[in-house]
Amino acid sequence: MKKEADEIRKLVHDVAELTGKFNLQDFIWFCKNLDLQGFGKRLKDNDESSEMKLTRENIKSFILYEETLIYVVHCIYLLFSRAVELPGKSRLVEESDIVNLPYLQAIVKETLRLHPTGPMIVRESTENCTINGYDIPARTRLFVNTWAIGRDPNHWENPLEFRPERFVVEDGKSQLDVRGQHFHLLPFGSGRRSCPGTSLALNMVQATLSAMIQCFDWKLSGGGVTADMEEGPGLTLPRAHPLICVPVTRLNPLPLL
Ligand code: HEM
Repeated sequence: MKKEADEIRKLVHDVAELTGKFNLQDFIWFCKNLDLQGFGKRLKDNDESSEMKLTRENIKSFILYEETLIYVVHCIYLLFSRAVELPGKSRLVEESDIVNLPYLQAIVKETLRLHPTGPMIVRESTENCTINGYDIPARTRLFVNTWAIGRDPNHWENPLEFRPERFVVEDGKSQLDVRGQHFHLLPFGSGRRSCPGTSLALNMVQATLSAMIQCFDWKLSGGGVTADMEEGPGLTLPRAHPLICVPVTRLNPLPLL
């Protein structure tokens, strides 16, 4: 069981890493049939060594694992620098409570701004067009760098600082949305091809994160207070160094509401 889990984890990780690589074959026509960087071979090797029967549980993990979990881990990293105080009476948080937790929603948005797990969106023009004065011929592949957009100093004050407060406005509700309507925050893309898993991912991350904060006091292994935020390569921008932290059970769960 452990061996299978490790194989699946490695497979998902390798596929995310390889699909995020710059592949000469995709861009230089005469390299089309050459596997100069060996990416094709690596994918093929994975394919051949991974003949396994997938269960319903495996498929659920595939769907939810990579991006959503990487994102939860980013949130936890960032929370090490922040005390989360949420007022109210004592009971375990439920999914329906999230709407009344503006600071939690703000943490989630701020994490997506700084560390979008899909840092590049790709589009191909169907016809010649001009955008912002740039002439774009038909069938040109365009990359939208959502990672850089989230850190653009023209839109964000002190863009490199983790400040969830920027998403909390006076009435306690955050106005800036992450669903593709505000073009300086596009972690789930925009338009017809935007992420269909947005609601599921947000619900899961917020519910998981609130339960993790409410029930455990998280300590960094080794006793440090700040985590290394360096990002690693790959389509889903994982951490460069794994997060090793220790959950300490709270005797009385933190009041969230
Ligand atoms: C934090 C979690 C997630 C993030 C940040 C994320 C982000 C993205 C981004 C940026 C895109 C490209 C959008 C575009 O091109 O405009 C995308 C596409 C997609 N996502 Fe997600 N995603 C997440 C979770 C999920 C989950 C949980 C699912 C499935 C249950 C999912 C399914 C998909 C699919 C199927 C597409 C391709 C849509 C298409 O090409 O039409 N995503 N996602």
